[in-house]
Amino acid sequence: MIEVDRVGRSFTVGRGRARRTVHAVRDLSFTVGAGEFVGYLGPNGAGKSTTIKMLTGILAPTSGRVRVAGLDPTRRRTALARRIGVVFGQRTTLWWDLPLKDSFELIRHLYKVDRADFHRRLDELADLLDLGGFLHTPVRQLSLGQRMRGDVTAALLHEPAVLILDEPTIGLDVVSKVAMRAFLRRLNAEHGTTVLLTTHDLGDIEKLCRRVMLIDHGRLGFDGTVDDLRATAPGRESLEEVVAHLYTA
Ligand SMILES: Nc1ncnc2c1ncn2[C@@H]1O[C@H](COP(=O)(O)OP(=O)(O)OP(=O)(O)O)[C@@H](O)[C@H]1O
Repeated sequence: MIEVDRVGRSFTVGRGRARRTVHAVRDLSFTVGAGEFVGYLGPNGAGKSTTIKMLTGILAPTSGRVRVAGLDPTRRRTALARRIGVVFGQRTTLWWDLPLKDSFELIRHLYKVDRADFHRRLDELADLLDLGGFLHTPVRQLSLGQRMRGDVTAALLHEPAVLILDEPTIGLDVVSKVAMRAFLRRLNAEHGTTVLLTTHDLGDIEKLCRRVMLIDHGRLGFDGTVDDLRATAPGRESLEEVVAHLYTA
């Protein structure tokens, strides 16, 4: 579903003598198969967002090859948008002044989702994510937890095969976090949706991911199961300590 083959992405920053090249991602290779639920970890500035931007066609790689659902994201961005869902926890894709339901209607038009399929899917998502109480509320009046549930719904209305989540539990209280995790686990188990999840919350990783990839300084530093990850630092009690050890190694 996701193929990343020797991918690099650099940026030129600064001017004149201060001009330099930042290698955000270097020689990165991995594949994610259909139905996998993979966590993508890394310290601040490691290259996670840059990777996600390349997977979704927002940024072109400087070198290497990316394929998502069989498509080149930068060349086939519109076709890809119909196959993938993306949630950026730190910002919304919803229309700020419109009631949530109207944002969903606009998305239905943009993605050309059949009306009956749309209503079936929205009913299912509204039920699972408990949207009933605020479907008619303007997005700007929603709490963060409500807005996040709205964004996740928006990303799934067209039933994408791949869901890419960039910090989907950031800022959520424990109740909302538990509910979001339960929903994502079910989505993956019942619909077979492939999920790539970026997070700084290791609870997300422990509760959801069978596989974890860790990126640091733009390179893949670890790729394995959560148990394999723990085994990299025996004797450390929490996953936080294990990961902190890897980040500073
Ligand atoms: N548009 C850009 N121009 C210049 N440098 C950039 C740009 N985007 C990212 N970078 C640099 O690339 C590196 C990787 O950034 P990226 O945003 O991918 O990290 P990240 O792992 O998502 O970090 P965080 O966890 O803090 O969100 C950083 O050094 C960052 O400053």
